[in-house]
Amino acid sequence: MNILTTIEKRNSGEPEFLQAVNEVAEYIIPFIGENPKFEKYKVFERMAEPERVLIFRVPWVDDAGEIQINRGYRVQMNSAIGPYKGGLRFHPSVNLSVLKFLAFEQTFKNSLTGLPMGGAKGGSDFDPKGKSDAEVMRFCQSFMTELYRHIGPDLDVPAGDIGVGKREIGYLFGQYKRLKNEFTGVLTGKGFEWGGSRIRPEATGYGLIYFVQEIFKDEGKTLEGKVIAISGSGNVAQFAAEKSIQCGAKVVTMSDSNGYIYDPEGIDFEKLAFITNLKEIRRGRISEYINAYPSANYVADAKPWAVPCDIALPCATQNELNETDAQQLINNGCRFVAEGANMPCTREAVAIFNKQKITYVPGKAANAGGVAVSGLEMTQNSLRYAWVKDKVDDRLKMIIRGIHATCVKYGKEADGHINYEKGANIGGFVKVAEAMIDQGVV
Ligand SMILES: NC(=O)C1=CN([C@@H]2O[C@H](COP(=O)(O)OP(=O)(O)OC[C@H]3O[C@@H](n4cnc5c(N)ncnc54)[C@H](OP(=O)(O)O)[C@@H]3O)[C@@H](O)[C@H]2O)C=CC1
Ligand SMILES: O=C(O)CCC(=O)C(=O)O
Repeated sequence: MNILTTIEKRNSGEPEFLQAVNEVAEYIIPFIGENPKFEKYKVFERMAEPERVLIFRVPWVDDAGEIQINRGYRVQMNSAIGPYKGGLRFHPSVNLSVLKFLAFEQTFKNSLTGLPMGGAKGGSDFDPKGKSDAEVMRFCQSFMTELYRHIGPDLDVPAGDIGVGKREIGYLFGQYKRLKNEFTGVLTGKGFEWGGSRIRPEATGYGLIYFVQEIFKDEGKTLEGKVIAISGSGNVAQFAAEKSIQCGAKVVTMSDSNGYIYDPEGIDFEKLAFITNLKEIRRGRISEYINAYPSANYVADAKPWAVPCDIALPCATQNELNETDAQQLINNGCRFVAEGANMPCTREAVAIFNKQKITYVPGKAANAGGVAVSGLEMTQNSLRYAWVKDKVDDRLKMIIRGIHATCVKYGKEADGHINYEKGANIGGFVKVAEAMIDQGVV
């Protein structure tokens, strides 16, 4: 039986996980063919099987005094190159398939950063939307009351993802500290006053734009005047927009799960501050943007990919850009797609980009800036020290340059086109695979 058939059989009913494995396999299986030692040690098969999966009950009491029950997860995928590392997602769509895909991708992404971090992901089907702060706190405390046994600064260091921001990290950290009676760097994305790293909130969005700049630099281009379509309006989208505006680009769209806004005049710093306040403080909907800025349009129940742009940055969620969207973007002049979200483009969409030689950068390379600065937060916590903003930002830029170079090394094709997907997958694989061989059959 071939490698993929075995993996597909073992994980049937997990479409997102199989999608992520298939994407990697497309490049890794031929690579293994040329490097038989990886086949002998069954490295890829082992990488596609989590080292450990934790599933637990999360009971909590809502403001009306009603008992609620959610399901909590932590997928500890691979610890070959360092402690497990990866975010927590709180969203009703969370299930084992989604978290296994995210943990699998995280292993490659963390390897690409060059920092000693294994791969993991976790979360719950809990929906923070519409909940009071007190409800979110009680949920987080209950979630950590089980999770704390399975994590630690040298074992597994979670962080944020969809639905988990500074507020949730604070409640989770507070409960961990109370249960363990120790103050350690067990989570990243912490507040600056209590062990968080400067630039971590910005890092994923900034890193995404630094990656685009690296590619543009090689092509003798800049972001000045480029029209950018962004999806999402959460952490990644907001800071991708901020850095784009700083670089002189024109950001024309942002979205949430109900629809998108199109502002042909461009979202400037003042408008972006409105969005940040709307999403982080008022926890409102993106549709409210047009009340403040009536010259913009709001399109309900749609994604922003029909809008003419030079660059598309999907920054919301998985599979949010399909083959129809891909073709529409190209027809409207878009020649560059970089993923701020994890696996936002379907396999069919990516096939269209590859066939038409559109520059496409997968999330595991393009959005690695977030976890990279999480790695720097771990370093600072170990040193019991806090670096200034510029120092962290410089290191982030350096790490992104390194990831770009790795992608070019493994992804350059005979005609000079760089296949960033190939480069990221092989580049991320090699380091983990070598470590697994060194460490024996475990
Ligand atoms: N935070 C980080 O450091 C990193 C995040 N990522 C990835 O980036 C993406 C965004 O994460 P982040 O910004 O942190 O999360 P946030 O929770 O801050 O924001 C998520 C955004 O995506 C939208 N969204 C979520 N689910 C859907 C959906 N099913 N359909 C349409 N829109 C949706 C949300 O809209 P609404 O409010 O309506 O739900 C919101 O605008 C995710 O794929 C995440 O895995 C990758 C690397 C690091
Ligand atoms: O900062 C981290 O540890 C994880 C970030 C994350 O979840 C991701 O890269 O998808």
